[in-house]
Amino acid sequence: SEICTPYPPPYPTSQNLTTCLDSLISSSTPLTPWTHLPHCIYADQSPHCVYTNAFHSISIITTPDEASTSLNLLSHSINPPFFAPKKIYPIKPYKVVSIPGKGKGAVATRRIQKGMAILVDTASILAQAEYPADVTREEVQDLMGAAVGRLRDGGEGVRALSRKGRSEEEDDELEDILLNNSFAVVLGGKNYMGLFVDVARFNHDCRPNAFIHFSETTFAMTIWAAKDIEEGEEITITYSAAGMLTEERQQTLEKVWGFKCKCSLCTASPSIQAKSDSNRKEIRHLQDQVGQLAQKGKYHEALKSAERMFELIETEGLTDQMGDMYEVPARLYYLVGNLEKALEYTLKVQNELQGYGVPGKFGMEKLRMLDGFIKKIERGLKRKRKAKEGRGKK
Ligand SMILES: C[S@@+](CC[C@H](N)C(=O)[O-])C[C@H]1O[C@@H](n2cnc3c(N)ncnc32)[C@H](O)[C@@H]1O
Repeated sequence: SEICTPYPPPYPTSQNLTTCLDSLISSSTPLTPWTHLPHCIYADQSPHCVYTNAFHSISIITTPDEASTSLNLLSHSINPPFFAPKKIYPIKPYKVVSIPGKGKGAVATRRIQKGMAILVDTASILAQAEYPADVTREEVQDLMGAAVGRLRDGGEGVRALSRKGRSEEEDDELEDILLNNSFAVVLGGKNYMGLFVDVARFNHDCRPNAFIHFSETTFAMTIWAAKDIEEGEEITITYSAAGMLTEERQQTLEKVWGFKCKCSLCTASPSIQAKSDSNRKEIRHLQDQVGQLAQKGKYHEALKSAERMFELIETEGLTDQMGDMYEVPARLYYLVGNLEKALEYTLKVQNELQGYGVPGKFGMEKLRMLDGFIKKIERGLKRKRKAKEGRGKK
């Protein structure tokens, strides 16, 4: 059968392997990193196939071109040295429990510090988000069935996830589960739907205390604490674009995800919602202002606006990939000669980037560039110290 029985950890014995995988593969096809023959449908001459690596328990639905180029990373990328967030607790810091009005959700089982990784979850399914017009819904469902069935547990983990629960006859069970639990990710410049079995238990909040980050290098989604989270508190992420205002956010969640949001902000009083909307409008305004002021050479004013923006971003729980955000003030502080602050912010950028694990080619280049900038600031600081000492002696 094409469906693998679960492998005993860490890896199957060769006996198990050959009974489980398509026999052809091991003999002739150069198929690394895939463990099964691709399962394909043919749209106009451009096939879409399921590629599975059963060892890593991941199935990817994509075109042969994509599988052979951008996804070829898989053979070496999921090995532990490649994804090593430094700031992760040795024991899972949350449990999944029932949350009134939201189904299940994740609750902290200890105090979680801001900046710590809560969870690193490698994708089970990555499915291209768009198909050519002549691909039927049944064909996509067929691909999804193969993708899920070839996972190491035969798809049990995926099938246990929550459903939207619309009418039984209308919906394909797997399609429903995938739509209700997948997150949009970008891989090789293309849009994919990513299903991460553990991440799928985290509910949405319009003012979340954690945020997600997907790594193209490891195919893993990491959940980071954006604030200190107390034991017993629900850990939440955001499903909607960060900057939206209350009404727009609620409509989008209902349209795209199909649920009425019952998060802390959506159930708060109108005055709290109005304050949040006004904060978010100000963030948008400040974002533009920082750029404009910096362009005009008004660095001190740009920095004042940037600091105010960070404050509001933190209040609204919109922290996301802080590393990127800190780059502008790092440069501005350098330009105004505040090297201590420039170093502090540059180290924050570096720390965030390193924390995500090896962040692909682009990230590596950025790390090298940051390294150069840090050395430059440190040389400047040394000169400053020497000059001060010189003045002291006189
Ligand atoms: C990715 S799942 C999250 C985990 C899910 N609650 C469970 O039981 O497994 C997404 C679904 O959770 C529910 N959900 C998530 N956030 C919610 C919120 N803020 N308000 C109400 N329901 C929510 C919705 O039913 C949504 O379709």
